[in-house]
Amino acid sequence: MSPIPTGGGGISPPVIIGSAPPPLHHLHYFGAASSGGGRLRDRSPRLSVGTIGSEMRRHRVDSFSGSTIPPTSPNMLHKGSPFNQGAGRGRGVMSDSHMQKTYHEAMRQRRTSLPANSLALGKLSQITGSSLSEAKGLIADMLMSRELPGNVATCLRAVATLLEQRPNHMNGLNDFGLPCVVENPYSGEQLHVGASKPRVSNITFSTVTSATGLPTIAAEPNKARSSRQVLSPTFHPSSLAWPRGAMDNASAYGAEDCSYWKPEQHDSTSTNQTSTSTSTSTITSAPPNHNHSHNHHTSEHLRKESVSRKESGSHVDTVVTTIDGQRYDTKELDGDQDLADVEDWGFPIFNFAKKYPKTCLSRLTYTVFRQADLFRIFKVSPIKFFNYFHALEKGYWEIPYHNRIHAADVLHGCFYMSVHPVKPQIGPPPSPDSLLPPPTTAAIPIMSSMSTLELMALYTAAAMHDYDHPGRTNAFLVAAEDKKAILYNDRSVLENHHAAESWRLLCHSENSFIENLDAAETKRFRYLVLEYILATDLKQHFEIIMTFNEKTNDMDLTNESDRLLLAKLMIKMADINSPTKPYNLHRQWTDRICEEFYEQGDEEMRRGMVITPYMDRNDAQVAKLQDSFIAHVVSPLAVAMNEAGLLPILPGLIEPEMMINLKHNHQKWLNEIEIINASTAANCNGALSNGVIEEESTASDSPDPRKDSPSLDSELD
Ligand SMILES: Nc1nc2c(ncn2[C@@H]2O[C@@H]3COP(=O)(O)O[C@H]3[C@H]2O)c(=O)[nH]1
Repeated sequence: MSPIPTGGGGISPPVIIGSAPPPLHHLHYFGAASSGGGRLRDRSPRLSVGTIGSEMRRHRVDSFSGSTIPPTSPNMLHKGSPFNQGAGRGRGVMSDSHMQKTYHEAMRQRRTSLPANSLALGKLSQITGSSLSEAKGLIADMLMSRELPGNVATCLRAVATLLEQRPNHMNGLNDFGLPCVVENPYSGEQLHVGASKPRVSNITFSTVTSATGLPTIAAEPNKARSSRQVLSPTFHPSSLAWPRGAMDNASAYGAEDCSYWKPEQHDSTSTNQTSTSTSTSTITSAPPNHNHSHNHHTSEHLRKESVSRKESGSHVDTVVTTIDGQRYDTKELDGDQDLADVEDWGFPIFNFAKKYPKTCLSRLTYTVFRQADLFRIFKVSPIKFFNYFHALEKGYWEIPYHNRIHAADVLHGCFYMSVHPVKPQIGPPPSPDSLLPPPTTAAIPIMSSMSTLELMALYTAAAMHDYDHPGRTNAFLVAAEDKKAILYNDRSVLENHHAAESWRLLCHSENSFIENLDAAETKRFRYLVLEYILATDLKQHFEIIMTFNEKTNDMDLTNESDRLLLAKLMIKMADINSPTKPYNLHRQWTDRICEEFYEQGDEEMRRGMVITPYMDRNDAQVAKLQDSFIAHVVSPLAVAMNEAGLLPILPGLIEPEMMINLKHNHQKWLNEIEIINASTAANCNGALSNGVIEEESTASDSPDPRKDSPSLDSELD
C-alpha cells in the first residue's frame, strides 16, 4: 500500500478566499501507514497547520481556477479584487484594463490538473452565493464592453456558464459529495473541508472512545520510531535487536502541549521534585544471544552514572530506587533466571510471585518492555517507569484472585501471544483461480504487525487492567449500590474504575514514563489503553467475538481498527487464560477465583443479599462452574483465535499448547462431574433402599450455566 503523500489532504481550516486565514489550530496531518511485507511503518511526517498556515498567508487561491496567486499587497485586496470575497470588505469596481490584466494573470497560472493539495481546492467550496452573483455581475459588465477581444469574450461567456452551475455544497456537500464540515479532533471546532476529497489515511480511524466520548486522533503517530522490524520466523525474544536507526529524536512532551488530562497539580514539593529529576541512562534490549542467559553487557551499557534528585527516585549505575524507596537492580533483572523463561506459556508465575511478592508485576513489566525495546524506542525514564509500575502493583489488593499476580499473568499472556510467530488465517482467502502463488504463510509474531505504540499500550493496559479490584463482581457492586456503581452508572463499573484510577496514577509527574511521547502519541496511547481495559468487561465478550468472526475474511492488519480488534482479543484471552494453562497452574487459579467468589458470597450473606450461585462456600460446585466457564466463555474465544491462526504453535507441536491444555483441563472437569454424579446417584439409590431421600441430591442438578454461574451471571447477560 503506497504511503499517502503529506501536505495535501487532511482537514483544512476554514478559509474565506482573500481574507487572512483564521487563527491556526494545532492540527496534524494524519500520517498513513504503509505496509511492506507485513511490516508496519508509520511515516509521512506530521505537518502542523502552522506550516500550512504560512503557506496560506503567502499564497491565496484563485477562486475560479484553483491556482495559487502570488502574495498580493493589501491595497490590491482593498481595491476590490474579484478574488477578495471577504464580506463587504474593500470591494470596489475594477477598471477594464486592470480586470483584463488580472484575468490574464489568473488564466496564465491556471492549473491543468486538480491540485494535489486540497488546500488549493479547499477554497472552491468556500464560494458563497453572493460571491457567485458578484462574479457573474463582473463578467456581465466585462461582456458589455465593445472593445473586448473575441476570444476573451468567448472565455468570459464560458466562465459565466460555469458559474451558472451551483456547487452542491449548498446542500452541505462539497464537489466530491463529502461533508463540508468536520470536527477538529483537537479543538472540537467545526472545520470546512476543501472541495477535494479529504485524504483518508488508509488507516481507518476511530472517532470516539467508548470511555471518553472525545474524538480520538486518527492514525498512528508517524514518528519513525514507531516503526517495527519484521522479526525473523526463528525469532526468539532474547535475540531481539531493534534497528538502531529506527528511532528519531523524540520531541519533548512540552508543558504547552498538555492536553485535557494534564497531570494533576500536586503539592509544590512533588511538582518541584520531579521537575529536577534527570536520568541519563536508557535501558536497551538484550543484544542477540540464543542461550537465554541475559547478556550482562546490557548492564555494562547502563553503567553511566545517572543521578537524579532523591525526591523522585534515583538511578545510580544499574540500580533504580523509586520515589517510595523500592530498589531495582536492572543488571540483576537482566540476569534473573526465572525471567529467562518469560516466553514459556507454562511460566511458573506463582513461584515468581513467591520470590517477589511485592514487585512481581513491575519486574515482569520491565522484562517485557526491555524485550520489546520500548525503553529505547520511547525514551522511557527508568526511574519514572519503576515509580509507576511499582505504585500500580501496590494498588492491587491482597485478595485471592484479582491481585498483582493476575495482572502479571495477563501481561505475560499478552506478551506470549504477541512475540511468538503465528500464521494468521485472516484476510481474503486466495481466489482458487488466482495465478498468483498463495500468500506467504511464513509465521511472524503478531507484534511485528503492531506499531510499537500499540504494543506499549497493550502491555501497559494488561498491567493496569484490574488495578484496585475489590474482589467483587460488577453485579455485586451494582446491587450493593457501591459508590463506583453510582459514579459509572452501573456500566462496566470495575473496568471504568481500573482504567480511570490507573490512568490517574500515571498522571502524577513522577510516574509519567510516557512523558516523551508527543501530543499525538499520548492521545493515541490513552485511547488504546482505555479501549483495551474496557474490552475486558465480559459483558462485551460475545459481541467482540462475533465482530471478529464476521471480519475474519477481511481482517487487514495494516488497518488500525482491525489491529485494535486483534489486540482486544489478545488481552481478553490473556484475562481468562487459566483453563488454557498447564493443569497445575489452572488448578491454582481455579482455587483462587473460587475463594474470591466465596468471600463475595460470605459478604452477600452478611448483607442479607441473595448469595450468587456458585459463591456459597457451603455448596461448592467447582467442576460445574469450570465446565460452564470453559464451555461458554473461554472456548468460544480460544476457538475463534485458534481457527484464525492467532495462537502460537511452538516447535514440535501440531496445535497450540493453549488448545491442548484447554481440552485436557475441560475433560478433567467433565470427568469430575461424572464422578460426582455417579456418587450422588449411588447415594440416592442407597437412600432410596433405606427409604431416605438425600436432600443434596437435588442440588446436584446442574443449573443452567448461562443463568447461574457467577462468572457468567453478572457479566454476560
Ligand atoms: N468460573 C471461572 N471464572 C473465571 C475464571 N477465570 C476468570 N474468571 C472470570 O472471568 C472474568 C474476567 O473478567 P474479570 O477479571 O473481571 O473477572 C473474571 C472472573 O469472574 C475461572 O477459572 N473460572
